[in-house]
Amino acid sequence: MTGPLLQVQNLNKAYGALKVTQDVSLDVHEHQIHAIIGPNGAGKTTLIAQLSGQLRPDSGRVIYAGADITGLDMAARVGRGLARSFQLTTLLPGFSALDNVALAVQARAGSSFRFFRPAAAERALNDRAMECLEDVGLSGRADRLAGSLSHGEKRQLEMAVALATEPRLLLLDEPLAGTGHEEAAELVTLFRRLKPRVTMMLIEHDMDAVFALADCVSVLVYGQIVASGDPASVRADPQVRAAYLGEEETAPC
Ligand SMILES: Nc1ncnc2c1ncn2[C@@H]1O[C@H](COP(=O)(O)OP(=O)(O)OP(=O)(O)O)[C@@H](O)[C@H]1O
Repeated sequence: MTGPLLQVQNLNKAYGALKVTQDVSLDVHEHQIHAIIGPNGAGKTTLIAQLSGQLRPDSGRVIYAGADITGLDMAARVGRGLARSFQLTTLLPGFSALDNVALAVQARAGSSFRFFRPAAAERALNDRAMECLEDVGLSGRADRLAGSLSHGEKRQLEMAVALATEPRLLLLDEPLAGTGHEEAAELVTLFRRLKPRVTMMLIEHDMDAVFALADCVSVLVYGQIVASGDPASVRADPQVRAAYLGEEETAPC
């Protein structure tokens, strides 16, 4: 495939009179990290929800891997490799880290493990889950209850759960929220390491992380893309500085 992995075309969504997505068009290219930034309430989460299939747009199209997926629900999109990272609340705190990932492996695999005897199926599931934990640097915590992990480790576990769905494009909504400096740096390293395998679209308020990670940055203000391009050009855009980055010193969000 030579074109963009994801093409968002003229997307619109309103809640009554409030237009939260206004004629949004953007492309996400394979093996890149595309960040969406913008002030609180700009419509970033609503946009991601429309891309994941959680929310239907009022109009416009979502083209993924060359196919129009606008009408597909979330499960069908996950089946095609377009997944939204799970929120902390979807981790099962009373289950081990390994079990949390194994459940996602099983959900992704559907009936593919039916040819195994039960014990072998469980081993195959756990082996695949362990690979995902290794991918995110959490294999040493496999037996720990998810609820007992640190905040940063829970974020890593979310990523392992997301990876278990074998995504080609991962939608990440504020993955660094609530993390400390060191945890954030570890997650930034993890995203950079995963980039050759998984394309990512990232909503993030941590501007250091955004400008360290992103190949492309789109700026959303009142539901509209006001700038899109490489980080240096977006950072230098006067409209962006006025609408968003300039606010940072006085009103971080
Ligand atoms: N279900 C809903 N019904 C009505 N209004 C909504 C609904 N969901 C979101 N909104 C409004 O839509 C606007 C965009 O919200 P959204 O959460 O997408 O913004 P955001 O850019 O992700 O904000 P933040 O950075 O604070 O997370 C906000 O004004 C919000 O109050």
